[in-house]
Amino acid sequence: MLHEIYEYTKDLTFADTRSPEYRLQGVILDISTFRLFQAVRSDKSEKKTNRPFIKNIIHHSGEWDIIVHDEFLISTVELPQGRYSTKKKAKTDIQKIITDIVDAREYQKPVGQDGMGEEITGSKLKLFDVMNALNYFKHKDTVRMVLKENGIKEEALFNRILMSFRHYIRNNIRGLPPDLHVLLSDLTIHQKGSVDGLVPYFLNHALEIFPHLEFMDDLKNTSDLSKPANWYMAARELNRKIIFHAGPTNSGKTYHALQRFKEAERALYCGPLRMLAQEVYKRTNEEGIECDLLTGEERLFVDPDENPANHLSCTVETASVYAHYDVAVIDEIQMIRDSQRGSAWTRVLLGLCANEIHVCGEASAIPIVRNITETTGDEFEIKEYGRLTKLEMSEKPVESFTNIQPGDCIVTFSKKDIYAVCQELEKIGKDAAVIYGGLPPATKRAQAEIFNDPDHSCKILVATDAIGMGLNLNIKRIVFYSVKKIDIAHQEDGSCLRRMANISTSQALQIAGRAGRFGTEYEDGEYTTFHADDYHKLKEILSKQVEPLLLAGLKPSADQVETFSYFMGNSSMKQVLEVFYNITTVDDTNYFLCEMSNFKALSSVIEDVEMTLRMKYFFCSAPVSIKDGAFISSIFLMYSRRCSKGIPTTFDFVCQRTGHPYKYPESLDEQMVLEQTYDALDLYLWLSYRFVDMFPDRLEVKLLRDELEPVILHGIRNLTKLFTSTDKTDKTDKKKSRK
Ligand SMILES: Nc1ncnc2c1ncn2[C@@H]1O[C@H](COP(=O)(O)OP(=O)(O)OP(=O)(O)O)[C@@H](O)[C@H]1O
Ligand SMILES: [Mg+2]
Repeated sequence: MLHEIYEYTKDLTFADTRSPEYRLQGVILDISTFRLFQAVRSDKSEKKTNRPFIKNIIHHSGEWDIIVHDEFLISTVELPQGRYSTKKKAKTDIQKIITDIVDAREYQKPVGQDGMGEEITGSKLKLFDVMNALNYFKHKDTVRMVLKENGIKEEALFNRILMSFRHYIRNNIRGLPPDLHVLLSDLTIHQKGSVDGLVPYFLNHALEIFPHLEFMDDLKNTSDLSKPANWYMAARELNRKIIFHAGPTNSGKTYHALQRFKEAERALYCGPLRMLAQEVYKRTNEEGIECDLLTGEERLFVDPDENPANHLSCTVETASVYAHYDVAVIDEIQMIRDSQRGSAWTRVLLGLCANEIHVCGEASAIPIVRNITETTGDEFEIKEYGRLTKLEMSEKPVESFTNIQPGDCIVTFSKKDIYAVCQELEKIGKDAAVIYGGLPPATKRAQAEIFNDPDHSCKILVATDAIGMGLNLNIKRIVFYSVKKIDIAHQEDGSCLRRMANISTSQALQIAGRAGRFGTEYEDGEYTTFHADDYHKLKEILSKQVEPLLLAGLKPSADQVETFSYFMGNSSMKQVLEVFYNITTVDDTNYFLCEMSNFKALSSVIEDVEMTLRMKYFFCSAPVSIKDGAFISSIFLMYSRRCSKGIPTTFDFVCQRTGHPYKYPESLDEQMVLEQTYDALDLYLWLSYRFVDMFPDRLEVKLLRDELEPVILHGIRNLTKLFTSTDKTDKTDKKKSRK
């Protein structure tokens, strides 16, 4: 297997982030540890360096992650799904896994027995002899046999318990319980009895320090995720019909599903993004059909008394699996394979109580949806669509910003590139609208409207792949500024996982498909690359077939984690999840376990906050990403601390902590903080629906958020100025530090 990984990793290219002008070529020197790489600089100096790149290689859900030292970026290798599953090993070794992960509890010595044993027997124990007896105990076959029968099978586990047992006896030689004192004095002073008599004491000690040993079967049963279809009994009682609307981008999949949504008496739309849920909400109401909106942060009712309308547009995560609908739409179903959010699509696919479920997405997701419907017994039908408008690759790459034309959307995969592109465009007097993931939905919408407005002078869009799903924009041509995507994830151990990989065929198709949308100004779309050397790479990426999706994401529910944690004794959320993930049983012909890396990172932030595990689970499910910055992490911690102590977080407190009144940003850093402030206000709203008393000022905070949106938009419209002022400050700082 090592050789296979070697084959996939040997040609990776790395970038030294401290000096990005250099490219480094990595060569694995020692494939048994993967720790040593040789890097050759491909700049003019051609110097060699032997700095080790790799901290660790871990694998999960059938893929390998290569964790590098912080200063490097690295490509991720996508090995074929499911080939390197760890599950088999985990299943056979539950006890070892738990014991490796869980810390032993401190043994609580029974009180008030000091000296009683000596009084009864009239003799003092000699430490040396007692330790010898324990050595004999350690090596005696019958002892080991009885312990195995009692569940202590693992050598490592036995040794850890023995170490603690010895430690306890050594430190309490004068104060052991009388019966144990009698037994040890018989063994060591009177040379009678057998060390086998120590077994019950040893077992008691084991259960004290590893309480989970008593519940091995329960742990195994509660971590069993092998039949997720059975979690949703209400849905199983219905005769559901699943209609899969399959086709390329811009083929009218969502349009047709929404036709049924609108016709139905009671209907639900589940979208992948807040923006899309809002768009459906808006359009449905505009057509005279009353429709409510539900997202994690927002609940809008058409009825002023908040009686629910018959139509609801929501984000996938917020959809109810209890309410009954005639028709439900699940959009962008290919997201079911997403390593972080996939489980949300699996949940609605398995659990929605609707007679007719319209599933829209790439044809590549047909196999997994079909397979899942076989396990649920639902009826399954496919409707296929062709693209409504023409979409072609341009004959050549763009190469120069002067060749950028009205209707172009330049797609980058990093904010850094967004700034760089905007600056270049400004130099030649071209105004651009900007959209990236971290922006508030309203800001994204405002930017999209500016770009879509035929009367506005801004005719160019610079965006990250945040525009990749479902949006209808007036794009004539998509220009890929790069075909590699950098992804930075923070691991629970605090290390940084940096990945740089070619975008997948599916991603490239989704993005390219934004050009030439039906019903927009430019019906015939084009796509190309900016850089000449990416042109053929993109061609190659798009020439590949999208691999069929065979696995759907799965995640344990709060109930499952809570029950599981009960059997784990006083373990931390991190340990509970780690053990759960290692011993869980999943039907790996249809499912994989989602990563929950953000969840775990959030749980590390609030590890020391005292709250019930269920509360922690809820907090950690919050849609905030702490990789976005320290400010949002500290707010997250502050909200959770106050909530755990029962202190309400008020509007005034939020104003004070978020620096209200908000000022227009003067640098990129200030812009970033404003974006994180927006996330902090969003988080407040999200929490306010669950902990009403602890976050009581929802309406006021919502107004605060509305106030912040134009401030962020102002920053975005002046991005180049911010970039220039940040650049100047950096240079002045550098000059000062040189002096
Ligand atoms: N039959 C139709 N009549 C009128 N408008 C249509 C029709 N089909 C699609 N459209 C419009 O064309 C645009 C693209 O359709 P839609 O969003 O449904 O495509 P899609 O296949 O879901 O694309 P994506 O994969 O990007 O989500 C939308 O603005 C939609 O309203
Ligand atoms: Mg769609």
